[in-house]
Amino acid sequence: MAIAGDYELRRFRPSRQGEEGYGQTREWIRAVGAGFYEKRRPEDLIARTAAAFVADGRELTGVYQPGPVPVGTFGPEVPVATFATFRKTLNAGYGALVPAHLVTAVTVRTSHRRRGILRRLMTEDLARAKADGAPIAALTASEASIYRRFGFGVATAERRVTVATGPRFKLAVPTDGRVEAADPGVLLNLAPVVFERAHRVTPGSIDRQDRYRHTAAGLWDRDGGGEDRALRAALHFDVDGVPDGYVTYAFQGWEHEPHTMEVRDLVAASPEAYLALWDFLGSLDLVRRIVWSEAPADDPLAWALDDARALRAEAAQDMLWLRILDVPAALEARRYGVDGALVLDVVDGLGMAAGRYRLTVAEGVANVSRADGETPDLVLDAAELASLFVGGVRATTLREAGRISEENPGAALAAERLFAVERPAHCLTHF
Ligand SMILES: CC(=O)SCCNC(=O)CCNC(=O)[C@H](O)C(C)(C)COP(=O)(O)OP(=O)(O)OC[C@H]1O[C@@H](n2cnc3c(N)ncnc32)[C@H](O)[C@@H]1OP(=O)(O)O
Repeated sequence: MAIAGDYELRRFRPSRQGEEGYGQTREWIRAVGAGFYEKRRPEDLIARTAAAFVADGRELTGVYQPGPVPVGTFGPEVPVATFATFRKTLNAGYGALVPAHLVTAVTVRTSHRRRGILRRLMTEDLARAKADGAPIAALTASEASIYRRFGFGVATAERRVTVATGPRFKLAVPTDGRVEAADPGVLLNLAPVVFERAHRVTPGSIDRQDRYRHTAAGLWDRDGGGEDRALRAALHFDVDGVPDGYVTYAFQGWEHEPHTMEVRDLVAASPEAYLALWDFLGSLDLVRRIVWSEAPADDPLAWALDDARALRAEAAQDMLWLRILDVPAALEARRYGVDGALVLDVVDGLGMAAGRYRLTVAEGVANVSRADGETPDLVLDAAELASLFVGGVRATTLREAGRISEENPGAALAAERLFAVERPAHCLTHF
């Protein structure tokens, strides 16, 4: 298929090393690494990455130069652009797991940028996903300025926290269960089990791709180079002795003052497990500071600490971006804590979600119908509807930001109540 600038677009399933098609997969993986300025991956890591892509059920798209290329540059077998998708569930509140179409590995080679390749890839892909019945698409972005034009809105945020430990660290509340240090290797099989429990009770959570269990187990370091020998782990066991949380962490070295431990991953299936794991981190000897880049924007730790100023946080940043592909399917797939009704006028530059809809919630279950002749309560872009979807952003905040237009006084507050979820929304899956 020709694409802007006379390129050829190929969609394919990844192959494992030794299987037919592996060469194409290998070049595609190398192109993604180049697009994100990663270190060149050794062959064995490319093979493991390919195997993880197969496990995820990914579909890969490459954009290729069809004709001869200048001598000495990458050959025509190396894609100038990459794009991948796979399906996972999104926790949309009150335990409702909604199938989500995940977009990832979007790169366009520098010398081929700003010719419309991304626009073509994204608009075609979203249309295919909608035709295939996916109610919602999701991504995590390298820059916050790219994806709103395609109808994506920020649904959850994360922030980097620095927590003073030693004598300043004291929880004002008791914890329960038990935390024990463990070999990270156990997480190769245990991390997905614990994550699944956490995923089911955390609005905004996206189920994880295969790579996560390898990094949790210390088998892939962050550069993807090999074993992560700095990694340590601890497990939380609930009162029945069942593991329901884990943390992986790495010491930053004696030369860093104050001595700092970096949390790499912290997954907890209950608020008790979350605080108990923090209590464990706070009690590590010889350490005066814990840092974590993926902490929830709305963090119970800040409220559980005796000295709340022991926690310092940077400004929250966008984390999960969602894109409503089918308004009735998406809104009916989630669950609601209160009943109510709203007429929403959805504006969508790509047309997919555009229209006027009546959302009626009874006993927590939504019914959505077209409301073409009715007066809307709220006028909003598809991106803002996506932002409201897992309750991670308040509708009144979006109204005050000028992003939602309230046609009926009080409608933004009504929407905020309707879309509220049972726990703070947070996504721990970067993809
Ligand atoms: C989900 C993920 O994988 S996030 C990772 C995204 N990838 C990266 O950050 C890697 C480095 N960057 C790149 O590879 C490329 O610059 C991309 C993929 C971001 C953009 O690809 P391009 O083919 O140049 O984009 P394209 O020409 O289709 O532009 C589409 C629109 O997005 C805009 N745009 C593209 N990149 C950016 C950007 N970084 N910031 C703001 N706007 C952007 C363009 O101006 C254009 O706007 P318009 O259609 O409204 O006029």
